[in-house]
Amino acid sequence: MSPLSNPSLVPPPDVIRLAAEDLAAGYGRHAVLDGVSLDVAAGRFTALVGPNGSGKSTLLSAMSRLLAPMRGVVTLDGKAIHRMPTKALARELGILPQNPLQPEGLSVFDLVSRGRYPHQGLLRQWSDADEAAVERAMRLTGTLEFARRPVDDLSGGQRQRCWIAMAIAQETQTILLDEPTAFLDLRYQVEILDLLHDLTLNHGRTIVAVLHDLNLAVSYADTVVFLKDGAIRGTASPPADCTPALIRDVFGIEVLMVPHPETGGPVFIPRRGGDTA
Ligand SMILES: Nc1ncnc2c1ncn2[C@@H]1O[C@H](COP(=O)(O)OP(=O)(O)OP(=O)(O)O)[C@@H](O)[C@H]1O
Repeated sequence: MSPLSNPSLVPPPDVIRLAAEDLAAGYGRHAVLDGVSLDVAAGRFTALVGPNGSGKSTLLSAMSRLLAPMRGVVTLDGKAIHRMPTKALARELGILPQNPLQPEGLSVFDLVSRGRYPHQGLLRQWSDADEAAVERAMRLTGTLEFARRPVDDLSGGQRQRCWIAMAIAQETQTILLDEPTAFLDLRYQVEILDLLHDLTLNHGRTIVAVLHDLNLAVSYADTVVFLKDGAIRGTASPPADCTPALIRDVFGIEVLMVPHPETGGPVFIPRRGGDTA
């Protein structure tokens, strides 16, 4: 059993390992985010939601070091991630970007195996532990059956699951995912969200995911962070605290809030013609 598979390692709810403080980040000279501060609860599932162009991917990129901050700092266990050695960071924090670059002709097994790269070095070559981690990740994501097929031959949803498998094979404590359910049919949306939820609840992993489906975000996450115009406009923790007023403010639409028939949690139904803009 890997140490991360030990439920006793699930951290208490108030532990913060990953945090952004007064973050400004963007492209060229244009700051998309300005003054964003976010504490990510360790061992919990945080969803980032917000309209197109609100800065969700930019925040995820800055929090994973794909993007250098213009101001402010992102810390992991108190250390500025932009000053950590690349491999050391990659053993702690994994990122699945929105449009990952895919090398041509790679098999699914080879792609998922790349998740093990941070664990290798001159003195530490491919091992049984790597093989087992890859196989476990493929089994969890339902990609084992494609193992020998070229990634290019798969459908968008199948490919998405392979990328998620790669992120899981990396076995980092923290995993950031940009729209992990994009391209997935309903069954796999639910399976992948169940899996991410299980990784937090039973294996102590910290998950931060950009999600577009507000109702899935509210029903799966422990915390939902609302972004608009590059700033955090609200945080619902627990997500049941989410209100139609917050949704109106962030998305500019009117919604009805009804109780979920099984859980009693909120379900939001957009009103037809309910655009408030
Ligand atoms: N590589 C880039 N170069 C220049 N501007 C960019 C780049 N990527 C994003 N932007 C701009 O930054 C802003 C925020 O984009 P971002 O992708 O972070 O939003 P998002 O909330 O993730 O959107 P979506 O829901 O559409 O994925 C947008 O105005 C976008 O045009």
